[in-house]
Amino acid sequence: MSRIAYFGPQGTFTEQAARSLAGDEELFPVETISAALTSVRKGEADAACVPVENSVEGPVTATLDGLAEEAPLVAVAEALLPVHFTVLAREDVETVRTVASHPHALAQVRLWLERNLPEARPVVASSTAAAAVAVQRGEYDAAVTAPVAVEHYPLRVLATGVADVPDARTRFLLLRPPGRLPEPTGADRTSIVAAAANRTGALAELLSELATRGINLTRLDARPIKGNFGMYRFFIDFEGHVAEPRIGGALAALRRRCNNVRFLGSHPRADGVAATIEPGAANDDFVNADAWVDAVRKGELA
Ligand SMILES: O=C(O)C(=O)Cc1ccccc1
Repeated sequence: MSRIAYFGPQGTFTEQAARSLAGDEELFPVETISAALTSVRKGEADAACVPVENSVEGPVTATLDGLAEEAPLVAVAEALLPVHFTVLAREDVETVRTVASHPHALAQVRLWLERNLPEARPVVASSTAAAAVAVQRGEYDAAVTAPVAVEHYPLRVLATGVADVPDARTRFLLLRPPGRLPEPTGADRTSIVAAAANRTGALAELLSELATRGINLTRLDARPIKGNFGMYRFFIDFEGHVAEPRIGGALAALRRRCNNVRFLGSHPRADGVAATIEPGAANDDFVNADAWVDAVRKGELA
């Protein structure tokens, strides 16, 4: 049976996302995002489920860095979860002096904590569920967790539905070693990472290859290249699937300009939003235009 490693321990948002993406695969938790990616690279798991971005806090940097370095992995599916939190504690609210969670969770409940647990000191844990484990062990007083955590960790529920920003969402990826890609659906996302050269206009040139083909970006993040102060990698997500002529053409152009470009996958969007098609930038427009050039080359035009 195939196995999916997810960023755990049991009861994380990522477990929830992995369950929504899994078929009959067995799921198993690992302690860090990097361990989830490593378990696929080593063949201990067939796929990994990890968070990649959040509508309040932005990118999950451990995932981005982990995808840019070491053996390539490719995203084959994504899940989008609404994120609201449950606050769990060993004892009553009056006794809470420390509240632990994943940094993204703490950032999303900062106002709630100021208003409801003003005496409590926020403490960073590796995940929301790791914070619940630490509370059980008596290391901290309260944890900001995913709603499902309560099923795994028998703690007192201090609050549910906690979120400073009501419509917060986190996007998760299912990553596999390179192989057969998911079929295009018309509502797909393609991801790449590339290190633009350190010269005037280098990033603008990369982006212009997408813009001139009418390709709509959905995300752009810069991450430092470790050991190279001042140098950055750019993570670019855009609408469309590499199987489409316009996307294939854009990737070929990016590759021409930048030989370190890494393909990170083409897969259906969880929100089902169809690609924006600018006038003259539909796939048929690209196919017809290529056919016209072929005809010109063959002298077949009147
Ligand atoms: O710690 C978790 O539960 C995770 O899956 C990472 C995370 C943290 C905060 C919001 C969404 C995902």
